[in-house]
Amino acid sequence: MTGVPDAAAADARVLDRLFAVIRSRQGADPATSYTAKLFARGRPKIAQKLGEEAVETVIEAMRGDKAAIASESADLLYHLLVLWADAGVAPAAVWAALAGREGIGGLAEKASRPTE
Ligand SMILES: N=c1c2ncn([C@@H]3O[C@H](COP(=O)(O)OP(=O)(O)OP(=O)(O)O)[C@@H](O)[C@H]3O)c2ncn1[C@@H]1O[C@H](COP(=O)(O)O)[C@@H](O)[C@H]1O
Repeated sequence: MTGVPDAAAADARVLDRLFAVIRSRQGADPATSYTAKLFARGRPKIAQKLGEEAVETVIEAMRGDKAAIASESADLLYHLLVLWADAGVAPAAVWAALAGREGIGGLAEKASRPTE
């Protein structure tokens, strides 16, 4: 999916709006909605699509095409949100996890993990 209607006005709040639309598609007619079709096909299909979009994002990253990276990243985020909805995970839980890590360096966090 390509195109940003008003890129200057767009911000990360689009993720919450998108999640609301995705939730509204749960139980909807798969013939009229790609999202409803994904839900109908189940979590294995949703997970497969997420993996494919991740690989496509990586491929574009290696090519270095910024517009293509942005487009594939949008596909990736959309499918990630579908997975969250299917798994019953609210975006707020992810935002909280990220907020809880603010100010904690990745190396320090890794060092604080219990050793296996
Ligand atoms: N953001 C997206 C979005 N990003 C990607 N896609 C779809 O994801 C699919 C990915 O393309 P692929 O070729 O990989 O998949 P495919 O071949 O169609 O599927 P498979 O055969 O692999 O199962 C395309 O059909 C895209 O249109 C999206 N579909 C929907 N949305 C959003 O979800 C909203 C609701 O969509 P519907 O549920 O379709 O009404 C839309 O208004 C958008 O805001």
